[in-house]
Amino acid sequence: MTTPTRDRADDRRRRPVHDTDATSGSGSAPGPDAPLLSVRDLHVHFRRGKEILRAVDGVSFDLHAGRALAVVGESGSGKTVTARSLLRLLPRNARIADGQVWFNHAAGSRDGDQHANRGDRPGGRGRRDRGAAGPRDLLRLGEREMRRVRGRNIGMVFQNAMEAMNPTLTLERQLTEHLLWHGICGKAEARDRAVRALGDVGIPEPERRIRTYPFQLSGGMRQRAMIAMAMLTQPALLIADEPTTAVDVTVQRQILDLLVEVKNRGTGIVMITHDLGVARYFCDDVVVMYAGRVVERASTPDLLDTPRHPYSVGLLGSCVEIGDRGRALAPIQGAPPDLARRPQGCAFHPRCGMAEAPRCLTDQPLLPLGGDGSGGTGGREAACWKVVPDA
Ligand SMILES: Nc1ncnc2c1ncn2[C@@H]1O[C@H](COP(=O)(O)OP(=O)(O)OP(=O)(O)O)[C@@H](O)[C@H]1O
Repeated sequence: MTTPTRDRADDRRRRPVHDTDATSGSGSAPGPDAPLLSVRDLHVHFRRGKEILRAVDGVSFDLHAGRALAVVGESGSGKTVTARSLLRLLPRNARIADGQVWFNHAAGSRDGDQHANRGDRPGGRGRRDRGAAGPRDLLRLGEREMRRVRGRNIGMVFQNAMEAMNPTLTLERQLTEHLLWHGICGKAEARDRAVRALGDVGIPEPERRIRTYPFQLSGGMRQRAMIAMAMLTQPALLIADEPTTAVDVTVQRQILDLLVEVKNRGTGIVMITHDLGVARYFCDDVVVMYAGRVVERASTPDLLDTPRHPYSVGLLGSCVEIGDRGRALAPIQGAPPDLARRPQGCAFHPRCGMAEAPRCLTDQPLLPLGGDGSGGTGGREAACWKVVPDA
């Protein structure tokens, strides 16, 4: 168990917010053996009138190739804003104020330069894919380069396929254009690849279905089509934001099984979920977010069976998992803080039965900057002065 420490992030947090777009991060680049994804001290702000809403406030985690990381937490804890920051797909009123997002494409790449540009796409004709060159900080790429990474090296799957797909275009148009834009293959091959991709995700009669529009498919089928589109370029990293929330349990299981296959082929997956059952079934590691911060990182069994942060304990106590029949639910009392007026000390202290004055009320416990809770820093970590002891 790592004890909470004050570290360099603490000093950073006291610095004024920058007006530039995330250009202040000063951490050195990780080496070539770095994890597939290393998020370091990420800060994302929204402006609300004269106030700054700190939606993501110093988030750090690692993800290795072929592993899945669950990001869990109550509504409004910053899960989606964190995920979208990795792709720099944020609302206009959001600002990435600080941090680094190191993406080590080579750590998870199976496409690498095998999909090197064929000269038939509008984005970056004829150049080699520089994604395999080693860790790059996605927050510092030019927009043009970022567009190449997005959708090609990093796939996205959202809760609602309609959000990701164009309702006015057939699957054929969308899938083939995706391949062509990213220079994966030429026109002649694109249709075959697209049909194969639909078949791979279990869409029956893919030759026929490829001519349909997204609204002509069932919800489950649309989710599969979205996964097929996300996986067309064999991305090294997949970001999945509640991919099974809008479908029934049978389809949920099928989609999770599909994602297990994706993971087993070496893709790293960041999975945003409310559903601890999904995390248990699918994810290797978990980070728990509260009020824009990671409060606990651990392997999935450690986190779900013996949570250490009082907030994680409360979160688990208020959720139902399969096999929980008869267990009384114990919702966490109170509500998360207004992110523009975070309480001093531990943000969870007003709701925490273990909080003790003066420390929990005055000092913010922080996690070390790096780590995936399961290996990166050698163990599980909880940002709490009063971690729950072993049972
Ligand atoms: N467009 C926006 N404008 C202002 N504030 C926003 C906007 N989008 C998100 N926020 C703020 O950012 C915080 C984090 O939101 P986020 O969507 O990441 O939460 P979440 O943990 O994903 O919640 P949920 O599980 O409900 O999706 C929220 O508390 C919200 O107040």
